[in-house]
Amino acid sequence: MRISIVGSGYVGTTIAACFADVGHDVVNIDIDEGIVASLNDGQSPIHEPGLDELVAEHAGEGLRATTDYAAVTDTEVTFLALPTPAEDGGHIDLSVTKSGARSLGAALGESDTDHVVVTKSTVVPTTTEGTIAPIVAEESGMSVGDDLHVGMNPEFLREGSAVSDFLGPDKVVLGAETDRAREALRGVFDPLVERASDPPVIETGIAEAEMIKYANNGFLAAKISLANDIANVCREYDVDSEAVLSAIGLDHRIESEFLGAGVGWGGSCFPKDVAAIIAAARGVGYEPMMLEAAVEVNDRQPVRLLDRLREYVDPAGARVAVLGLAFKPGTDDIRNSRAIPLVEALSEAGSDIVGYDPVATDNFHGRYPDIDYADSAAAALDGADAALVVTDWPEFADLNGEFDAMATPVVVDGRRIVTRREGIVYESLV
Ligand SMILES: NC(=O)C1=CN([C@@H]2O[C@H](COP(=O)(O)OP(=O)(O)OC[C@H]3O[C@@H](n4cnc5c(N)ncnc54)[C@H](O)[C@@H]3O)[C@@H](O)[C@H]2O)C=CC1
Ligand SMILES: O=C(O)[C@H]1O[C@H](OP(=O)(O)OP(=O)(O)OC[C@H]2O[C@@H](n3ccc(=O)[nH]c3=O)[C@H](O)[C@@H]2O)[C@H](O)[C@@H](O)[C@@H]1O
Repeated sequence: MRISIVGSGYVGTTIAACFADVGHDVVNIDIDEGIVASLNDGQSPIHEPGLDELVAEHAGEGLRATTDYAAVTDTEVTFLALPTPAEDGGHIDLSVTKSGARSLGAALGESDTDHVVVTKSTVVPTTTEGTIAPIVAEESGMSVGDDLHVGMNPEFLREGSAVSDFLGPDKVVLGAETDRAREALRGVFDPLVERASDPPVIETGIAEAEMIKYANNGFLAAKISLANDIANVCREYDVDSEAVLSAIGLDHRIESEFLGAGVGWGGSCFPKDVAAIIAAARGVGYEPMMLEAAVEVNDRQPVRLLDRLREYVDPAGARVAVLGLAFKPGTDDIRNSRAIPLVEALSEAGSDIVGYDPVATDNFHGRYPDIDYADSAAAALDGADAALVVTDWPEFADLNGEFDAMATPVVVDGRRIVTRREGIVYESLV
């Protein structure tokens, strides 16, 4: 099928390259000329395992990019993969989505064939039908349900494994209200579903599809927070939380993934999506207490980590090594990294901070230019009065003799990744 994808960031680029790989003819539309040039040169504008190879293979053939929305008129279906950040107060900020919908509508107005517009972005229930569809219809002069059809297809890929998550999904959710939109979505996903050995395909309504995405992220974030709550109780009783959580994870009703207790969840999606659905729920008169508690527990974990530190070292004037700046291992993304509240609190307390991350240092430096950075964990630990472990990079599990160069070998581990050993004062958050 001929497909256009508006927005070529993490999601847009990944799905464009993967759709091309399953045999579709894909065009990516982005306002960023650098991104467009990079894609047309066969280079992925973002770093994801396997993506460079797919873009290199399909660029110029099944995959091309442009800044010109007119390209949508050569396609049957358009996916909107535009950012939906949180405003102050948590509400979803739809300004970019609305602007993309206006440009899309204006371009479709020049076409005399019908078109299917699918929301790929994470949006609160009713956004697709209540906000996006009316804008596209008004700008194009088309009529919803007649020559303009809309759908919603939430995305569940994770950064760091975007390609394999997209090509091997646990489920595919197709939200539509008309046969035309449902058939178009089936046509897009059939080859992928076949290649992925038939994962469940959920055909549902548009608002249900929108809500499934928030329910998915909200549940996972709350699951981690519940694991953290339980681990905090364990710690007060001097009970090994890892033994407890791995045991409960064996119950198939609980499942072991996303029970990793520690300094909490960050990233570009859990924080903004949980905030957005809380704000949306309040807007319709419901107080979502479990989701609010999930945020509260998450916000408290970095504070608890600093409390542990203070048991051994006064942060004022102390040299503190912060090991791990990315929001999770395997990425250079620092958005809502747990290192952010920690570095801010340490700065306020007057610490002399040295940060280290295998790949995210440049990004962190862009935001916090005034702290020191080291190019290895060993260099960060050299002369430090304490170390905080914030991201579970596998290389931190191998640290050993490097602790001997610390001024005082106090290690406060927010991810339970460092091995306890003689000669260091080891404190685990959970
Ligand atoms: N990043 C992730 O892992 C996941 C993200 N999502 C959701 O997908 C959506 C997109 O997220 P990302 O891909 O991470 O965003 P992103 O910020 O990486 O990419 C957005 C792209 O849109 C482009 N853009 C901005 N305004 C535009 C316009 N008017 N016309 C055309 N292009 C425009 C930007 O230049 C950028 O390349 C969000 O709703 C997000 O919540 C869903 C699942 C996973
Ligand atoms: O909507 C999105 O954008 C995506 O958000 C998450 O993906 P991502 O943010 O890339 O990363 P995750 O691997 O889910 O990790 C999120 C945060 O939770 C933390 N985490 C994860 C697992 C765990 O057991 N414990 C824990 O603290 C990680 O360190 C990280 O800070 C979801 O896992 C994806 O399904 C979803 O599509």
